[in-house]
Amino acid sequence: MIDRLVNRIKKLQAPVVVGLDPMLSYVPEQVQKKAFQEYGETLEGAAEAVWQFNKAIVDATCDLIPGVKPQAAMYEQFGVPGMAAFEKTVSYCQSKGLLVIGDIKRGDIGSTSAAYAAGHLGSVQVGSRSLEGFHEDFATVNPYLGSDGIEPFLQVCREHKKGIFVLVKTSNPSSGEFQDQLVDGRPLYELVGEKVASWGESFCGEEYSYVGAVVGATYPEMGRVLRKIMPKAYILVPGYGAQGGTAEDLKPFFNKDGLGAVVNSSRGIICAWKNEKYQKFGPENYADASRQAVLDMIGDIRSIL
Ligand SMILES: O=C(O)c1cc(=O)[nH]c(=O)n1[C@@H]1O[C@H](COP(=O)(O)O)[C@@H](O)[C@H]1O
Repeated sequence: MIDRLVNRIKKLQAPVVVGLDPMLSYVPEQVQKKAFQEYGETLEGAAEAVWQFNKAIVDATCDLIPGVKPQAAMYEQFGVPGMAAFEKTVSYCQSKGLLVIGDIKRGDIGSTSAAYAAGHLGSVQVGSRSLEGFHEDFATVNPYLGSDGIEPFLQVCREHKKGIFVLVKTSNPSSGEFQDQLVDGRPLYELVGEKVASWGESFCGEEYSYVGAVVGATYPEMGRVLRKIMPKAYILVPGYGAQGGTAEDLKPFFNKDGLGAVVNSSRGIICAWKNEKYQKFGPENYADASRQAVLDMIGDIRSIL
């Protein structure tokens, strides 16, 4: 999968994923209204609204981008119908040729991680049949339970040719509270970065490892150090746009050849129709506003590569 992702990034010259993170308040009123007419003001109605919202944005942007990153929490908030909308979104994106990074941030004791890995990246045995649950191409994982929480993901990635992005240094303001703590004089995120490099060593595609990392655009200097510590890891970089990360901040995450990082934007793209800059599109053309925001993001990133 990492090879497919890298090849699509190269082909489209667009190291970008769109974060499909729909809150109901991001969905224009006409879309909500239609869904509620059909399903009522219910969780089913909300899930239908976010699914229709996603679908239009995917249709409007899929020729420009290598992949998407749906955040599971945004769907879980709508309960069982929400998770059905999550799966429907994953399937639809894959049918359009997009790579899907399931932003699930899971990780647990080994036996529980094995179930997460099977459900999201692998398959479960049901009698004589091997069945897939959410079937994303990649998943984000939390390494803070240690290696035995990661191993089951590595195993499933090996068997099913999938990939993971391990949280190394997150974009949020308080990420330093634990992640920057010094251990033998070195910040914890650097030690996690070294682990990511070693987990990925025996696990490489053509140029990059199936084990990638998540490092926030809001910490470019740390990104520079981590880029060196994990030479084979693709870095998923959230924090551009809505969280304040700029194109200039993204520079240290990329290698000289313009590869090595893929940048996520969620609200910056899916809420573009609410942004003054894209006001001319109006709520009815929200997907066109998203397309323009993607084009602007790609142009912005190309300008620093
Ligand atoms: O794993 C992630 O994707 C992630 C890690 C991180 O450090 N920071 C971060 O913002 N994210 C996710 O990236 C997305 C950022 O959304 P926007 O700030 O709206 O672009 C959300 O889905 C976050 O959950």
